[in-house]
Amino acid sequence: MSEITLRNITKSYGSHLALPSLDLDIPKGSFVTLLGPSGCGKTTTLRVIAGLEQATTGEVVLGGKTVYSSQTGVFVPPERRGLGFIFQSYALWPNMKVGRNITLALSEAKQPSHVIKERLTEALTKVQLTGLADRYPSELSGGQQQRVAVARLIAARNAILLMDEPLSNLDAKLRTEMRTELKRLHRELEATTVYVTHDQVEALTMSDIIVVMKDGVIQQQGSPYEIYHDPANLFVAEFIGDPRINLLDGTLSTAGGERILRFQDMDISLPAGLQCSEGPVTFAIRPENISIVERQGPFSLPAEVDIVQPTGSQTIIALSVKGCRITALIPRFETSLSRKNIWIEFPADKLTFFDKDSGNRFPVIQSVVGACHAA
Ligand SMILES: Nc1ncnc2c1ncn2[C@@H]1O[C@H](COP(=O)(O)OP(=O)(O)OP(=O)(O)O)[C@@H](O)[C@H]1O
Repeated sequence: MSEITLRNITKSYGSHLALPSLDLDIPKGSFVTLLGPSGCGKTTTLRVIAGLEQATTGEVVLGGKTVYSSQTGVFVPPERRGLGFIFQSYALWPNMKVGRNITLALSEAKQPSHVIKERLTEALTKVQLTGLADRYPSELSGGQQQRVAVARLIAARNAILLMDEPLSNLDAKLRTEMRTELKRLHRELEATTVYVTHDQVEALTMSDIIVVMKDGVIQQQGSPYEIYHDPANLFVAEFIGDPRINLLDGTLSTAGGERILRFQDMDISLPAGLQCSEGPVTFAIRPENISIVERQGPFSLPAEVDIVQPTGSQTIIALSVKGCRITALIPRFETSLSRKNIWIEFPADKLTFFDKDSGNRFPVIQSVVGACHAA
């Protein structure tokens, strides 16, 4: 069941059309991330859901209740939409102690004092800030302030949580910790969560559904697996994945009923079912699907190692294959390859194909694993 529905939402700022026409259904209890580059309309979408921004046209339905309709003139203000927020700046009241920051909304909603006390204790325990209720925000670290903002959400128990880049002010280590915390919070509260980020790692690690946006338009909506492994177009393929996916040029032909991809001096026999006509094509392969072999085999391409970057458990290797730059990612700490001539191999069933003009991915109707043949 959809907890948040956006129908034909448009949003203009003067002559700038930030959202040309957005339709989105967010299932109850899900963790949905709006992901995309700066200026693609993520925050605008979140603010339209919250009511902090009024859409130019369209309809917003939260929990079955219309909170905005340009047709009927309905506009429910943010404070009456039953939402919890966390923003980049945690928006804590500097003049109020931690406990008061967490319980302010509850006292304003005239909750009985024993309920307020219980919720405060529970929230402080969950974010591991027990004993700090009497401090002012300025007496806390950035990470602790972040936890106070999370505690405020826990105490309020809203059915819908909206988060706009809540981790972007934290250092890398704390950000990783807080990702785990927010995911745990979502599991415990079972609140429908809409999370805005331009950080693909946050999106991939935390979400049930990722919505990739560009220029106010949804490019793809799907599970992290679908977004990573079955990108709908070149934009999504390039935006997701670090190191970036390899985009290469080849030529497709058919021989004896078989689809053949010509790349450099190699003919690659493709799995059956690729819905793509003959001729030049852009194809993609993720760096981790490229293997490095030290001896030439029947299905290998000669490559020159350019730069080797070990990251700990993995190593990023920049290669050149006849002047064509390719990145490989191997699952070990590797330093011995510098400036060597090696061979690379990649499996045909890990390739994805894109229309050179539209950038859209060509579908594969059935999946039969192909093989590579040296020309
Ligand atoms: N108040 C405003 N007045 C004018 N233009 C605005 C306003 N708010 C946003 N915009 C424009 O609308 C577009 C979408 O902005 P939005 O903030 O939603 O993008 P975003 O994807 O959240 O970006 P970021 O990741 O940088 O926060 C941008 O082109 C932005 O410049």
